[in-house]
Amino acid sequence: MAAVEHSPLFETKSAKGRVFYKIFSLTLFVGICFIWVFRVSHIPRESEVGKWDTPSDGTFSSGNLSDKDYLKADPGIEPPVMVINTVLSVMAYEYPPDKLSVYLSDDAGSDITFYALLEASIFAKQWLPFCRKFKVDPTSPAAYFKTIHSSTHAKELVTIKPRWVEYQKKYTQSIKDFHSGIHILLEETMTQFFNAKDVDGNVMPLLVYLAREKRPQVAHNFKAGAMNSLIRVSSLISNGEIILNVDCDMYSNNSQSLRDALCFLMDEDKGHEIAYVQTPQCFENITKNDLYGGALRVDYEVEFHGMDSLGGPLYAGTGCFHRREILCGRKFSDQYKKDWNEYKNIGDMTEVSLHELEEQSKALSSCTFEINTLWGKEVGLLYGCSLEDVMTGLSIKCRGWKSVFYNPQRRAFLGVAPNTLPQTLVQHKRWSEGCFQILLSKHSPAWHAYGLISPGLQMAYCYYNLWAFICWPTLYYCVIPSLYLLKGIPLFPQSMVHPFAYVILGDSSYCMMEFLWLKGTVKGWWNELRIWLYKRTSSYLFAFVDTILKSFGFSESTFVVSAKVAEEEVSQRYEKEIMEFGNSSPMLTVLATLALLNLFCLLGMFLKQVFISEGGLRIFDAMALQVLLSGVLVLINVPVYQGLFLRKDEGRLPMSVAAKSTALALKVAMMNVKTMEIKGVVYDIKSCTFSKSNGSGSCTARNVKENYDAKKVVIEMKVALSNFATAMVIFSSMNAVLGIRFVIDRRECFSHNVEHEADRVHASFVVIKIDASWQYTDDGVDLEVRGPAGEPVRDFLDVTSEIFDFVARSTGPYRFCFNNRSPYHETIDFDVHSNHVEFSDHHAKDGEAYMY
Ligand SMILES: O=c1ccn([C@@H]2O[C@H](COP(=O)(O)OP(=O)(O)O[C@H]3O[C@H](CO)[C@@H](O)[C@H](O)[C@H]3O)[C@@H](O)[C@H]2O)c(=O)[nH]1
Ligand SMILES: [Mn+2]
Repeated sequence: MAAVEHSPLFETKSAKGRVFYKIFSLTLFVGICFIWVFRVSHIPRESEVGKWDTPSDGTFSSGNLSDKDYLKADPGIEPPVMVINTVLSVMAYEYPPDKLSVYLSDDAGSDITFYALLEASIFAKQWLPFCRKFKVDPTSPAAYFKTIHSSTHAKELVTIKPRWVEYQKKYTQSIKDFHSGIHILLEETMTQFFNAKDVDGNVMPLLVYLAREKRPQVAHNFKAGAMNSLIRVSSLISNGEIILNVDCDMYSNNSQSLRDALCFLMDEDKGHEIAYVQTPQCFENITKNDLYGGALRVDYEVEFHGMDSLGGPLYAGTGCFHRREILCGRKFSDQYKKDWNEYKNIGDMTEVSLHELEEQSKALSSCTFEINTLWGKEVGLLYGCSLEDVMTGLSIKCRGWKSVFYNPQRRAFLGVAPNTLPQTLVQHKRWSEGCFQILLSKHSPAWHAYGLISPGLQMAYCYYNLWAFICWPTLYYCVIPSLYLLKGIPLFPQSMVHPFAYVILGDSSYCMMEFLWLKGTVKGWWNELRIWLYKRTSSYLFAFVDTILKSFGFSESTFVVSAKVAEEEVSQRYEKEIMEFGNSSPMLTVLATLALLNLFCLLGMFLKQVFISEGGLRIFDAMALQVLLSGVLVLINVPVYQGLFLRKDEGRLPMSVAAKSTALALKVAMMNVKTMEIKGVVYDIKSCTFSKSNGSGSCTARNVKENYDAKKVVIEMKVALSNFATAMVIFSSMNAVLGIRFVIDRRECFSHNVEHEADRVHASFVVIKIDASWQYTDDGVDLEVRGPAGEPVRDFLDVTSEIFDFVARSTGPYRFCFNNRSPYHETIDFDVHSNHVEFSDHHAKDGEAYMY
């Protein structure tokens, strides 16, 4: 190998089209800045301003070294046969078997997994030679037999396949009692285990089963705890330099990938800087149009490559090759060079009494071993975060190391992605919660990592860390524009149509193109857009709230293990790409409520336009973007409406969710009408104080034209902060819309200054009879609206509420005078504001001008 050692073992190439990326992201950024100017207090929906450099990596030749594979399993939801496939697939790597050890961690231990592994070790004696002989790939028996024709290697297949089928049948049974302790296997007679041979007489990789001790009172730290137990136990037994960690729901799909990964770590020039090599997480059960966006296409095909050029990708928890020492806390030093010839020869250890080894290993894997040690704090995978992998990877980077993303043509590993909506949402909740915890932790990429990793990488980490936070802007855009649409208030100022449209349309068409480049389908993109929305409005929202609760000590960390088995019917629906709801989790209620709210607002707006408004469908002129946004939201939610009202199968949304969400959505939509009435701009209000903390303020109003006595009007805005929708309405109102409530005796006038010709003026009022419930009146008021020259614009007689708008034919103050006919004082909520419309044409009609 001497000649190979001094030539590079891998090269890094720059991606094509980076100039395009940069220009495009720059223009988007400028667009966003425009929006910011108007929406200072809101974070835009898409803070992603672009992609980074996108290099791609390729290896040249293979290394050769002692190393080992780790797997973990949880009995119950993770069926033994799946685990065994993982084990067998990595045992069959094209690699010297005497330098390979495979460890399986089983939380608390289960008899069935143990015996499944024991028998699998016997099956392996035939399977490994078979794989070697026919260069089998994938080396997971289940995956291989699924793809193979019975005519291929017919002779050998006749003996090996039925054994596998029988094995599979036996272990697809129910789980029995627990079993704990550590067992080192590979031979029925365990004493011979170090020298286990396959049917051809070749040495086999060492196989170790670790039942991790779990006690109710002792924190077992979920997957990070399992990994740390494995690190300790393996250091005692084989102590390989490289640790590969694979989740039990994945299998090796590329028997070369181990050698390739070593190329990065063994490279003479750069290898010593690299702490880990991450492969993408790919899945075998993704349907054609990827209903739940599980393929994580853009993440792995674009974003991770980009991070590669900034110091390396995240540690994604599976399919990752680590250096043992670095995982155990070693700091970076330039001098770090590894003597790759120095490794523990497992064969040498046969003299060690097996019993002794078992006893020592038991101590290392006991749940009390870590008490008062640095495990989980500085050594091994870090504890206390539901995304132990990302956090650990970040801390490695902060210690000065780099990482590499390796994305081979033939997928290195294939796994199982969640195949129902609730599972997808739960997984994303765990991820976004973990990401947010990292942001708030002492490893925060926002501040702790400053100076330790490159600013670009800091930004890249923050992009993930802020996932949970993104729920707020997303919820804002899902709720407020639709509510305002129902009310008839344009939210996107007309002058803003261009930057808004550019950012929204530019970003979504870019995302679609990117998705298609990555071999996705248009329907797949649409599905991903839906999941994008659902994650942000449910998983991220719950993650945000939970993280805050946890940081105040109100709730405990959990790790909800993703389910890996699905009922037959559920799988069938998944194949047909029918969305699976199937339970009544609060997350689904939130999704259904938002879906219905959008539907009600859009329908309400249409009905109002068609039947109530005199202007017909002219709302589309002023509120095109809002109508579009609501329309897209309604279209995207079609599967939810079907799940709520049309489907009969088990995967539909339960009745309870339908009832709750309908009631909630109706309430918010109705409440909107009332709260909106309270707010709105009264432009001639000269001085206003507005307290953001309690939502109340006072304004002094003066009628410009008629020099009325300055009149104090107190705005009472009772903000039900507990009510999300109200709170959001208030937030959104702060910069643009203020309302006025006043008490009228006989006559009260207000004026509103119109600055541009052809501006559309929106006004509404409602007569409220607060504190007067004992004195029944249903008297209305009269309202006369006059233009700047005193010309009549509108007249209403004896009405209790009204919403109307008109196009101003000239600039100047418009007057709104209320006359009270009843003998009592009346309380009136009134709002008026105008929108500037460009390129409009007007036709006079009854004192009112219409556009177009
Ligand atoms: O208490 C636990 C919890 C989990 N696991 C194992 O951890 C792995 C990952 O769990 P899974 O439920 O499959 O989670 P996913 O959401 O699929 O995992 C993704 O997200 C995790 C972090 O949240 C990463 O660690 C994983 O590598 C990544 O695949 C599985 O092999 C489990 O057996 C344990 O051993 N003990
Ligand atoms: Mn998983």
